[in-house]
Amino acid sequence: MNIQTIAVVGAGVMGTDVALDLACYGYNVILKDIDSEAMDRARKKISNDFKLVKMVKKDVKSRTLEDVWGQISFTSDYDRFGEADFVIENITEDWEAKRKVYRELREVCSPDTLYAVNTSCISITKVGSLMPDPEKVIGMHFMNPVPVKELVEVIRGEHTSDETVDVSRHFLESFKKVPVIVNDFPGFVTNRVLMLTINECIWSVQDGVAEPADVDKIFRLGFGHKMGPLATADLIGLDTIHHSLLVLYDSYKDPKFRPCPLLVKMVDAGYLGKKSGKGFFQYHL
Ligand SMILES: NC(=O)c1ccc[n+]([C@@H]2O[C@H](COP(=O)([O-])OP(=O)(O)OC[C@H]3O[C@@H](n4cnc5c(N)ncnc54)[C@H](O)[C@@H]3O)[C@@H](O)[C@H]2O)c1
Repeated sequence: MNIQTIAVVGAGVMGTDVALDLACYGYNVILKDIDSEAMDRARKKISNDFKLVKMVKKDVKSRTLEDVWGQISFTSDYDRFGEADFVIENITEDWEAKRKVYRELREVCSPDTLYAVNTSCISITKVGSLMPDPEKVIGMHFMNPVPVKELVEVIRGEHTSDETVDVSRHFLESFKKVPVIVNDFPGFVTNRVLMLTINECIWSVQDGVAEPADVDKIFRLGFGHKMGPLATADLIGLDTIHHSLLVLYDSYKDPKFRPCPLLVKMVDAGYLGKKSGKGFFQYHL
C-alpha cells in the first residue's frame, strides 16, 4: 500500500507533533481540529518544536520550516478526508468524543482508509466496533514528545487484520519509529503501569509524604529515570491523566485506578501542566 496522505485529527499536544513529524518525512498532512484556538497553538508549537527536531534528528537536517508548512494543511472540516490513506486520530481521551468522531469519519473517508487510534487507555476493539471494517482499525500509542521518541506502542484490536499490522509497521518505520506490537487491554502496557505510578505519586503529595520536586528526585536519582513521574504528568497533561484513570477505573472496576482528589482539584482549577503553564511545576508559555 502506497501511503502518502495522512489525516491527523486533533491538533493538541499529540496531534500537532504527529503532524510535524510526518511533515518532516515528506508526508502530506491534513491537520484537523474543531477549536480555532487549538489551531493557533498548533502553529506556534510546530514552529517551536521544529527547532528541537533540527537539533535531535540528523536525517531531517536538510528540511526547512517552509518545507514543513508546505506539507501541512490546517482545516476545521472533512473536505479532503477522502484523500487520506491513513487517519491518525488524537482527540481528547473521552469515549463519547471519540465515538462521535469515528461516526463522522466512516461517512467521509475512503473504504481503503486505515485508522490509527492514538489513545492512552481506550480499547481499540471498542473503537473498531464503530467502523464498518474493524480490521482496518489499529492503536498507535505515540510517546510524547513525538518527534524525539522512537517508541510507538502498536495495539492490535480483536479484529485488526495482519495486513493492517504489517502496513502500520512499515509506515511507522518509514519515519524512524520503533513499533512494539501488543494486544488490546485497557491501558495496554505503558499506561496500565504509568497511570498507576503517577496517581500514587500524587497521593503521596496529597498525604504530605513529600513535595513534588522530591518525589521526582527520588525517581531520577534512585531509579535512573530521566524524568520524574510528576514532571511526566505535567508533560502529558493532567486532564489527560485524569481521563485515562477514569477509563482504567471504569474498564477494570478496580479501585486502585481511582483518580486522586488532588489531581481532580488541579484539573478543576485549570492547572493542566505544561500546556497551561502550571501543574506540579511552573512553565513559561
Ligand atoms: N499527552 C500525551 O502525552 C499523550 C501521549 C500518548 C497518547 N495520548 C493520547 O492522545 C490523545 C490526544 O491527547 P492530547 O494530549 O493531544 O490531548 P489535547 O487535549 O492536548 O488535544 C486534544 C485536541 O483534540 C481536539 N478535539 C476534540 N474533539 C475534537 C473533534 N471532534 N474533532 C477534532 N478535534 C477535536 C481538541 O480541540 C484538542 O485540540 C488522547 O487520546 C490521549 O490519551 C496523549
